[in-house]
Amino acid sequence: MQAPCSRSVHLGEWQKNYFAVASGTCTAGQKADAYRAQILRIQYARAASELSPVCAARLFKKYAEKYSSVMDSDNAETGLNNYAEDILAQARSQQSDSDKWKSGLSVSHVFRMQKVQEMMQAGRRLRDSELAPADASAVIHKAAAVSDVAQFGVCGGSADSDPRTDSARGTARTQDIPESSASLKGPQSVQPPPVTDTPKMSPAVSVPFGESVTAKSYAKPLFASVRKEDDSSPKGAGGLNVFSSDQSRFPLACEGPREGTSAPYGSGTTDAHSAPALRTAFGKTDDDSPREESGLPAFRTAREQLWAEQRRQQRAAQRAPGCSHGGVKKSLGAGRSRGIFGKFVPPVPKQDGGEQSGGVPGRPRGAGRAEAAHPVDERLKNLEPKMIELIMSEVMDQGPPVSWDDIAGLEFAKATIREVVVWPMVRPDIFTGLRGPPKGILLFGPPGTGKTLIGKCIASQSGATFFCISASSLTSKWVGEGEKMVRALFAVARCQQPAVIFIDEIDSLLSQRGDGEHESSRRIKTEFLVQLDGAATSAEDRVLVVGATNRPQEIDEAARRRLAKRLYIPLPEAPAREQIVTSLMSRERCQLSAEEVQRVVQRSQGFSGADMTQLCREASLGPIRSLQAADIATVTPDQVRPIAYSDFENAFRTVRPSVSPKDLELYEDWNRTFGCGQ
Ligand SMILES: Nc1ncnc2c1ncn2[C@@H]1O[C@H](COP(=O)(O)OP(=O)(O)OP(=O)(O)O)[C@@H](O)[C@H]1O
Ligand SMILES: [Mg+2]
Repeated sequence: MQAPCSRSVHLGEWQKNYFAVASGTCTAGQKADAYRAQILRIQYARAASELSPVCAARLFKKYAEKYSSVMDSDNAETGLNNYAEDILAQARSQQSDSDKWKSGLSVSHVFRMQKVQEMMQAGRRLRDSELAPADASAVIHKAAAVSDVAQFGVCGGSADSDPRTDSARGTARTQDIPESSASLKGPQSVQPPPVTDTPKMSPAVSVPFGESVTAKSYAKPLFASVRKEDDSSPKGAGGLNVFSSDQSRFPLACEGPREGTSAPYGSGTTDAHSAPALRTAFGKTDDDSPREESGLPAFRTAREQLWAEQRRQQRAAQRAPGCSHGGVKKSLGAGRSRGIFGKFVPPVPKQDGGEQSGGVPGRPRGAGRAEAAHPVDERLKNLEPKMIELIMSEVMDQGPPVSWDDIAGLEFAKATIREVVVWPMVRPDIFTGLRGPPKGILLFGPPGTGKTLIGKCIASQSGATFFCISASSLTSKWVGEGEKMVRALFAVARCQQPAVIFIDEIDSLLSQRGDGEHESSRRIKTEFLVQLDGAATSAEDRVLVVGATNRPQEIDEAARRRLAKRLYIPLPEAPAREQIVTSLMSRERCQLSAEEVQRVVQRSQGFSGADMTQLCREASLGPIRSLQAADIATVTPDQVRPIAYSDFENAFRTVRPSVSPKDLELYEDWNRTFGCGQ
């Protein structure tokens, strides 16, 4: 009886929220709150099994996008991705109880404040006394760059009239600039501050100036010689997040200062894009404002301060190339998704590409960097930055390269993997439709047979971005965060396509559902199945999941279905064992004859690859053991005798196969039932 009741309560709230948002009377802050509440409800409903995972994932995606669109929009009316506006928007959103409530933060109040008056006067005084002609462009630059501030009439010390009357007055300002520039009118105009004392006004002003407010403002001739200028100005159309490997140079790219106008960047309104144009027009070629450097105590708005701060950090970052962190976060709200790009660490793919190790030439290892220079995928917006950093630092593969030849035997598995992993990554245009690769592969077999080794080999050879995670670390290391981690993992992988997610010990992640199952592992499993199912993955996404397990029987049937290609990785046959022994012994001083190697191979029937490695290790210790204890301290390496067959005989006494025939039977049974082998 209770379930329908709680459901109806949810429904009521849901509907209320829906109508509130749809009514069009909501402020951006209220909308964000409403969407956040919807997202929470979806999660609760999913946890309470009131919604199917697929449906919940769809709804989640939908509302997360809506939420992000409010949080990330720099439109002062509909978004919250602005600074001072943000505060006002948030303050306004608090007045839902009473529409008559007015925020104390009004423009006139601010200017009446004694401190503000004093600072403005100080700024004016200093400007009058210290402003050298050469600084004029800097003033222009600064004022233009913070043209939003003009709304409040505080203009970096350049305001020489009452800011309240001067604010955002294009007409008053254009009187002070040349005819050509004054042709800019209305919202399209960039309004430079008063520059009557500017001694030399470049005649070239008119051309770039006129263009500076249009999309052409990025035309090469205009900016070619002043690249640095751009660096200090915000970029990124629509205020959306720009994820750049060189992000530190664009600290405001994702959260750049937003203008008082509601129009987005690039729309031609007075915005920070016009700042470079202005600076160029006035002949300024240095991105550092001399004022800022000289430490003039001019009044600075929070935004100016932030901008200056970020430029300082950006310079520091350029000085220290190792530092990969981007600019400062500007977000005001806690846990806002948009903050992540301020902290995002561009993934640095492995330097040793597959080609070097004889692999298939796939996507160059450095491709991630190039991708990173493009605007970041929307799909990362809702993830916690910490998670993304974790994935980048801990989950992305960093290991040494492994080639196919390093894996002894397993010819069928290797051929299949090449077919379903490597080639589709290299030639996605051929592997389409029915030939499309499976989304999931399961490598199963006895312990120590090379499943993890295959994973490493895929990492080196496929040319894909490789994410390697152990399922047990998902369930233990990120307790309570596991499902978020799974979601983040898949989202990052989708942004780094083609990608392979290798999950070792996948059984502990996807074990059969049971009564005693812990809630958190159930959530991880559900999230994983949702991701695997492609609810959040489009058909074109080239993200492959490779799971490895030595307990395939424990895998949940739903998961089993999703890991469509199930490959048995058996114990090594005689030729494979021979290859392991020969390969390991070739790196040591060894005097085994071919015949003795064959004898070792015969005696090691039933050994796994790991057992063979252990056997060789043990045998290699034989020559050392034959030395007197006293000699060990003094003997030189070439005085140690070579490994002989007798050492293997001794080793066989202590190293035994780790897989019992009974266990082997279970694997073979499972392979016959569910495997995709021959
Ligand atoms: N086919 C093989 N060729 C060469 N070496 C192998 C092979 N199989 C196993 N080995 C050796 O055994 C070690 C362990 O192998 P690996 O970790 O891949 O086993 P696994 O199948 O993942 O085992 P588990 O199921 O216990 O995780 C490898 O580092 C390698 O030295
Ligand atoms: Mg393993």
